[in-house]
Amino acid sequence: MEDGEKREWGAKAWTYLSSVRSQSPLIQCITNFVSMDLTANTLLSAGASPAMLHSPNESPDFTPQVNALYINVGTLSDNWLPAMELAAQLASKLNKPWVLDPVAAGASCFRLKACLDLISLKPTVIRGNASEIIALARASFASTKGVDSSHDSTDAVEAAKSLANSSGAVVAVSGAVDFVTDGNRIVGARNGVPMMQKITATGCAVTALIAAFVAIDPSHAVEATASALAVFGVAGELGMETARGPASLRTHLIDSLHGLDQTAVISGVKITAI
Ligand SMILES: Nc1ncnc2c1ncn2[C@@H]1O[C@H](COP(=O)(O)OP(=O)(O)OP(=O)(O)O)[C@@H](O)[C@H]1O
Ligand SMILES: Cc1ncsc1CCO
Ligand SMILES: [Mg+2]
Repeated sequence: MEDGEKREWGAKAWTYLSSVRSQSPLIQCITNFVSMDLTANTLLSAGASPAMLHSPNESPDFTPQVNALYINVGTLSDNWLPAMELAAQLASKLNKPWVLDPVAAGASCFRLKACLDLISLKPTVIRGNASEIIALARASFASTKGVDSSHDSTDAVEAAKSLANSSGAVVAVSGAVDFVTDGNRIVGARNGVPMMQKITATGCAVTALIAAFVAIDPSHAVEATASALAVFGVAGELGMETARGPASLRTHLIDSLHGLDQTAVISGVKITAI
């Protein structure tokens, strides 16, 4: 990796994290029951302000106040879907960035259709694991193991480009390398540790972090998305230095994210153009 490029991305990522800390963007999260705690704590430790408000009765009042909206279909049920669609419609109408996590998109017809309907409401960013992005790009069931991926992120790069082109969203695929594309250029972030997959909802949490970074700079969603993924990965790497397993990594990751300083971010971020 070219040193100048790496440092430039590191400096960019630090600027985003510093701005999240100073501006504390308000993020409306309509997310699954499993992820609510980790997602809210991830946003707080990064300096953002999470609010888990999902009722369609309050989105007309609340969504106009937020800096970004995050929608995650992890524990989707019939009555939550209209709430998600209403909030997404409001965000799009108000020109506010909104970010989709299409959890287990290929696991059922109901879920796939719900995700495709949400994508028609123009998310700014879609972040999923490889199997989710492949299922969406093909608009069909793909081999997936529920919420876990049965593909490597490198297997989903072409699918991510195609989904970005068809949807107009920036698309991110997480994995050993996190790829981010607008359909034209691709950047890769090589941070994180494999044990992050052994903590439920780390993917959900990093998608919320993407929403916070995109709230700072909606017109540069590729840069903001790659930076959020790399910063979360650096926090995981630092957390792993003292963790004894997934449970302590979860705690140490949140502590590390809260404590990240300029040197750790600039020297730790490994983003590069592909
Ligand atoms: N092999 C790996 N090496 C390093 N980091 C990884 C690896 N696999 C995943 N990660 C990191 O773990 C986080 C979660 O990514 P993952 O692909 O597991 O999401 P996910 O499947 O959507 O998770 P969940 O549904 O549990 O929220 C991301 O920050 C990603 O970069
Ligand atoms: C385990 C699980 N099931 C539905 S959502 C979720 C959290 C990780 O995606
Ligand atoms: Mg996921």
